[in-house]
Amino acid sequence: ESIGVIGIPFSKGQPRTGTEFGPKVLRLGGIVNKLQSLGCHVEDHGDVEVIQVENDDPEEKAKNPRSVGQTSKLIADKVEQELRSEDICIALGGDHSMAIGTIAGNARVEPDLVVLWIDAHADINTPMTSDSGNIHGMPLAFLVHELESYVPKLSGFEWLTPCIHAKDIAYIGLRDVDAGERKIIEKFGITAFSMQEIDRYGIKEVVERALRAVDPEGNRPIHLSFDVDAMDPTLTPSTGTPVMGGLSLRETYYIAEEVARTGRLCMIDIAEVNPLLGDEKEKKMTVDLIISVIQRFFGNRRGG
Ligand SMILES: N[C@](CCCC[B-](O)(O)O)(CCN1CCCCC1)C(=O)O
Ligand SMILES: [Mn+2]
Ligand SMILES: [Mn+2]
Ligand SMILES: [Mn+2]
Repeated sequence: ESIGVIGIPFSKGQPRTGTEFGPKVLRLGGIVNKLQSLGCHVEDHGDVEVIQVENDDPEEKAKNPRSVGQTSKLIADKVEQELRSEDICIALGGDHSMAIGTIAGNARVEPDLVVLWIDAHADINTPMTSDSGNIHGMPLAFLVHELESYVPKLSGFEWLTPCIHAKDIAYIGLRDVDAGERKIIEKFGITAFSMQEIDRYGIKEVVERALRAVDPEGNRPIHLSFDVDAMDPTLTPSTGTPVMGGLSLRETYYIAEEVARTGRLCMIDIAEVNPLLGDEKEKKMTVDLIISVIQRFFGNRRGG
């Protein structure tokens, strides 16, 4: 299959400088040629233009709404364009607000897509339920039909309409979910496998149940949004909101290999890499392990 890589050097969905350098360090880590060496046809389509609006005052407590909203529109347009020419797109972020644009853009091409959200966090706060006002903790709230009446139309978001249903989402890796998010997950019956379920059932069972829940017929395109903080912080320390007790390398490889096996993966987000956090060794480990995970989505199987 043909793979298109785009960079999203963006950080305004959260307060810590550094996620704007995520695309750069993943490219320097060799992501493109490591995928080409697997026999994939990979093309790097450069970076999305990011918008930094002056005096971007908070709205409904959400921070940098205009910068995030206007950048998300450019992301959606770029992803839509990519997916009309490539089989698969990998978006290198950037903070997780990037998923507003990547999912909106993907849904224009694949309206029947399902979302696997691999993350320590649920990222489904509304501006009102958020305790931080950081939009990287809200992306799914802007995308889900069932939440439309709960989410105010922020400046910069005029272009966006919800494009997925709550039942189209499955979480894997949760271990830091806010009270408001818990209520939303329960109210709308969103499929959610926390680290506790992974310990109880094992990763094989969790992946099977997650896929069966969102795509019982096994025929829907998969958008996989990977927050590197889903992995244990001993593996990916260079990220802004680390939470102990995360996915092992083997569990993460297993998720990638099983999703690859469906043959229905259409888009991957790689979110929340922050190379300014941690020392050189931690940065290198974070980047190298993420690249090794990405390779597992594209046929690099442990069994050869
Ligand atoms: N839920 C949080 C974290 C969001 C992380 C975004 B991700 O997954 O893209 O990295 C946490 C809010 N809050 C922080 C202080 C302690 C209680 C939880 C929020 O800010 O909304
Ligand atoms: Mn997270
Ligand atoms: Mn719909
Ligand atoms: Mn996230």
